[in-house]
Amino acid sequence: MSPNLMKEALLVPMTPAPGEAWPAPFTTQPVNATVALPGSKSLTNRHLVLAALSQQPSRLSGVLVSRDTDLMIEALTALGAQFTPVDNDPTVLDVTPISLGATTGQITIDAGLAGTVMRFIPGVAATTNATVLIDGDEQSYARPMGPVIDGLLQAGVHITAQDQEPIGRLPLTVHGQGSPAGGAVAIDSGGSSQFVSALLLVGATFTNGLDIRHTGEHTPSPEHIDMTVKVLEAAGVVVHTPEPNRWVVEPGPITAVDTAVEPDLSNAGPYLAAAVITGGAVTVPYWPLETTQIGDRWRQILPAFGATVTFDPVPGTDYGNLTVSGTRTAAGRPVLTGAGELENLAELTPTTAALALLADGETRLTKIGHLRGHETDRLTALRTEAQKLGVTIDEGPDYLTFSGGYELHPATLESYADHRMATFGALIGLAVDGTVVTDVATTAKTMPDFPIAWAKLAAGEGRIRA
Ligand SMILES: O=C(O)C1=C[C@@H](OP(=O)(O)O)[C@@H](O)[C@H](O)C1
Ligand SMILES: C=C(OP(=O)(O)O)C(=O)O
Repeated sequence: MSPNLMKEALLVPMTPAPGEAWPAPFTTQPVNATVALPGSKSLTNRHLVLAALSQQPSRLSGVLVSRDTDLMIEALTALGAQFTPVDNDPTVLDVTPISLGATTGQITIDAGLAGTVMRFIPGVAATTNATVLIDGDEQSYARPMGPVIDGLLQAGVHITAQDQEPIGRLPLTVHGQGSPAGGAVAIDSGGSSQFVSALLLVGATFTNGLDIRHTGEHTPSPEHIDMTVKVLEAAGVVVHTPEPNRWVVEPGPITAVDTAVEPDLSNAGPYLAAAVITGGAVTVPYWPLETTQIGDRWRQILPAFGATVTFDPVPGTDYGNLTVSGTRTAAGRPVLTGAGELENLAELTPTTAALALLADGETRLTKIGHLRGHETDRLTALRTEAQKLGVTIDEGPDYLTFSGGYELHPATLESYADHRMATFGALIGLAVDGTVVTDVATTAKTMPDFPIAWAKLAAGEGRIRA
């Protein structure tokens, strides 16, 4: 290799190995970039499930390639579906659906740490005639599963736990007996919207459909339930919502639809937040004009920290360019105000917490208690990592309060096998020189190229493929 090529090779950012400590890129310069995001995790995994349960083949494009979506593809393949990349492109898949009831035998499925896989797959397994063991990472055993199992039991599905344990966590075994009876089920979905989504997705394949009632007071991540209803309706499934917290899914065929998956607007968050933190500007292209993704809320959240958001629709399309610009003093110092109270931010919380730690004023994040059942207990994780940065934030049962105006010290920040805690660390590192993230490779859960894309952003590259 010539000396020049060798020098260039040394400058190409590498993805650290799992568990490898990562010195987070730091910059004093405003970032200015256009960042193209890969497909949405939540939409990809819903479309994969519906394509696998539908009656005809279909083609999905813009599919996210990541650990959570790979696990979903592997699970549905084990249950009898086929996914074939078109022209060797893993983001475009031809799907041959499961022949309902034809799958038999003993099957083992790895759900990893993916909420969508561990909650959505039991219902799909119930429609087969196979015995399906669903297991996951050790950390997945802490994530609540009870209401989705309970809902399926009420619908006539046979599910057992291992070793006489109470059924409420992974691992578990679904004893498929063809189409379950279905009917009326009542569950408390306060721990995760995915419990309702899981039942909604399979309801049409049950003999009597499903009449789902959420009995709890709080519905977390309601956008994700709306997303499920919308993708079902696009696949010809009839869903009635006769009253709040009740969804009636009529039995009937799921129609295959060729679908282009929207970019992941939740994962746009760290990049847009980087513009706010550095007083720069980041544009995300292909931002949908209309969407059920919770990440669309960045348009309200980031201005609460003092950013400006502009949206330029692309004529003749159903998308546009979303640009977030940070605010700077005349001397060029980035300015972040506190955001006041923001509620029900769900998966947007860790990124917003990074902004709150860097902001001048107070931010209160409320109605986020169920994040204790996410990849890790995110409330405790955020308080613990803030402590390492030298500040005390107030952690309540379902809220976090940041008084703002902190002086942060560099620290080694733990990732907790949580992609969003890793990106939280990267955001802090952009502003606090010397920050290290313990396991940035865990971002592969939904964004395998994050470490490289982030290094390019911090280095001032203008066009980035995230
Ligand atoms: O259905 C989905 O795709 C998701 C629902 C939400 O779960 P919760 O309701 O548990 O927050 C969200 O946080 C998660 O990242 C993805
Ligand atoms: C909670 C999340 O993921 P999961 O789909 O595993 O629940 C998340 O992505 O923030």
